[in-house]
Amino acid sequence: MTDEQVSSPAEPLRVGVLGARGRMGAEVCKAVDAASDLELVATVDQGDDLTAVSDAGAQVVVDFTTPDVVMGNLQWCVERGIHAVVGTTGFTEQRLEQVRGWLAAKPGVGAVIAPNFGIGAVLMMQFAARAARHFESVEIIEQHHPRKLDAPSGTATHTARQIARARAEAGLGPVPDATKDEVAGARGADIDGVRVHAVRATGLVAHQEVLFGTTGETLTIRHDSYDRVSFMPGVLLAVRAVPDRPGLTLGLDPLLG
Ligand SMILES: NC(=O)C1=CN([C@@H]2O[C@H](COP(=O)(O)OP(=O)(O)OC[C@H]3O[C@@H](n4cnc5c(N)ncnc54)[C@H](O)[C@@H]3O)[C@@H](O)[C@H]2O)C=CC1
Ligand SMILES: O=C(O)C1=N[C@H](C(=O)O)C[C@H](O)C1
Repeated sequence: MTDEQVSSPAEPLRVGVLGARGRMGAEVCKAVDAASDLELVATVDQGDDLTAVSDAGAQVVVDFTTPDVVMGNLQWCVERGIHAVVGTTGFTEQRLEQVRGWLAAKPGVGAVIAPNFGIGAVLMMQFAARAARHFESVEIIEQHHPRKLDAPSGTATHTARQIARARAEAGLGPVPDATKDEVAGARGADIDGVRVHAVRATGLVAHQEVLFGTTGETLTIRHDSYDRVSFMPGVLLAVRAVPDRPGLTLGLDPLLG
């Protein structure tokens, strides 16, 4: 074997981006373009033909679109043997079951679906789940830019479910709350017994606070994404990992080690 053969780099992984003209999609295109081990081969947005992805031989697709189109996109990719990295929100347990079904019919194909690709946000959710068993009270306050289509955020929903599971495992009862809503919504949404408040304001990007309380003390765990570049290390991590992870990977946690 010659020196040239030893040092020749592997072929770049071919990546397609769905929602490419959106806030996140545009950032993903830049990040993929800048990575020497990845090649941006297809960019698709509303009105474009998805076949651009298969025609270009994309091996991995990244989807940052909307909750109403993401399932169709994902099914289309999986059926064609294209791995998927999905940041789009709206994944209920029922939707995840559907995705597991598509993947089971296509062994070897992988999908990573994560409510938040920010490393700090993933840690915030882990820390919150860890703290949950020690506090009788908990509320989540998520804050986003006003062009966000959904509320509460996928991150807040995921955090609430994780906290609820940790509380149940620890044998904690309902969060104490004697308040009667004088105005509907005043106490926020109830997700598995955890109150979630959604704030929308110009100037914000993506922020979340988890407020815990017990006798004589509170604990606040907060994460802030000030710029969408904050999501890119997590997205690229998932893009590189997904070809070796057949089936469904939920959240970034298993990839972080
Ligand atoms: N998991 C994570 O870390 C993050 C997730 N998100 C989620 O990602 C999604 C997108 O967020 P943004 O980029 O802020 O929204 P956006 O509205 O800026 O972008 C969505 C894009 O999808 C396009 N689109 C709509 N239908 C399409 C279709 N059928 N095929 C291809 N493209 C289509 C739209 O034209 C738009 O350009 C949301 O669900 C948001 O909550 C956002 C930030 C981080
Ligand atoms: O729409 C957004 O901006 C974001 N969406 C995701 C969510 O709903 O949790 C992730 C992050 O909060 C930004």
